[in-house]
Amino acid sequence: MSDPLDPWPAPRVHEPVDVVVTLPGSKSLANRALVLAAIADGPSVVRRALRSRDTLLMARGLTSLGSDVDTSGADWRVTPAPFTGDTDVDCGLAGTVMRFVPPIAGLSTGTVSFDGDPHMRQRPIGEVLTALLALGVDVRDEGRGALPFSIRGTGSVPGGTVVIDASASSQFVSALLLAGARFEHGVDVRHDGKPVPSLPHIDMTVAILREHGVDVDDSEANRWSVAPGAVKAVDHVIEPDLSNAAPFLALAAVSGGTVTVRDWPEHTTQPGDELRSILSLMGCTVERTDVGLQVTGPTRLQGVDLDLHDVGELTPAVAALCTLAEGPSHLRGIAHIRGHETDRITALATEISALGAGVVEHPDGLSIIPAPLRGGVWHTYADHRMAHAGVIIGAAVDGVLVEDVATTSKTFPDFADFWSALLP
Ligand SMILES: O=C(O)C1=C[C@@H](OP(=O)(O)O)[C@@H](O)[C@H](O)C1
Ligand SMILES: C=C(OP(=O)(O)O)C(=O)O
Repeated sequence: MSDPLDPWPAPRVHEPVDVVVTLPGSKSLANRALVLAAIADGPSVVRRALRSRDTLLMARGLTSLGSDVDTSGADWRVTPAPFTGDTDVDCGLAGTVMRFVPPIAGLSTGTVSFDGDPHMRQRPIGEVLTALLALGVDVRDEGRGALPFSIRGTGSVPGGTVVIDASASSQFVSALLLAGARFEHGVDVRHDGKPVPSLPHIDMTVAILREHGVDVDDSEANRWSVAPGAVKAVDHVIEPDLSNAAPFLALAAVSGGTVTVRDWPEHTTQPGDELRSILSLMGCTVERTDVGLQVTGPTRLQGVDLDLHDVGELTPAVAALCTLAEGPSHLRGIAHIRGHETDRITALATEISALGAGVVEHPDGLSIIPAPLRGGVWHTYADHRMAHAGVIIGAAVDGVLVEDVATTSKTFPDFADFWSALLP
């Protein structure tokens, strides 16, 4: 039976909001912490773990390899054990599961088969599979360089030096680095190709590896080298997801009100931290307070010209704000987001223009020319961040209906209820 609330009428905001929000944990930090916990030298705890589709898929994947991952409470206890036995891993639509789990599956003594949602078979992974073959892992992928594929583990991975083209996703590099210490010769990853996107996410990988006592050399551009050795068991407290803060801070921007995100970290590798400067450029007032990060919206939002290459996952929310701004905007450097949960450039261009704004789609970005907007169905293409973009526009425009808002469960539990409760 179809859900009578799909498409979901996005709540309108009629007056400036004034709210403080506590956001769930970061998907990127949680899934890195879980992978390292599973290959560590003892049990550990991932505190304030994010309970969402992507992290539960990761927990299930690691459990099926052989780890014990107890997800029953708010803090998840991981007890590593040798990876044995044949098993299947469901990647859903989680890039972190599809890219981070295969390299550690090489350490198994069984055959590990990977598949996921229909669109996951289109998302890029071939460079990781080719790299694993070169590092001594037996990979079977029907020659497509995509899901479905399987890894026939032998209990160890020789490792060594490998050259990849990581211009389609930083996760290719992160995946090899996360497993590398457990390879016999470690791993030395060199990138050859157009610039690697989302570099803060590689910095995040390097930082968490070092917290686990792993020796990583990232002193040279486009080269990362991980020495072989133990991965120390370390407890983590997961920071709030700063990329998922985007729709909430955007609510301050569109209503001219104030939103504070509690516990915004002082220092972080999360790319969402870049929202501080993006929102300032758009005319918001951004301050740190004792509580967290406080954003107050302007009377009029300004258009921006931004290269989002390093922070591509912020594009849908930023594009939504650009649609509501006073002047045109240009978002550049983001060809790689065509390989995200959907082709985000085409999806945004299609949905924004359907509501009446002018949009020019470029191979690596979008130009957005604001115009009076009308309501209509906002399609989300199974993409959580497309849903965020729809609710931001829907807060400012009558009659926006967000299709499949439940797709936000990829990284945020009960997003729609949480969002509705904030609007006065
Ligand atoms: O490593 C990670 O946790 C991520 C890296 C980035 O991927 P890309 O480099 O494919 O953009 C980012 O967009 C994604 O949301 C999360
Ligand atoms: C690109 C994203 O996710 P994934 O980890 O599935 O690549 C995202 O969350 O914006």
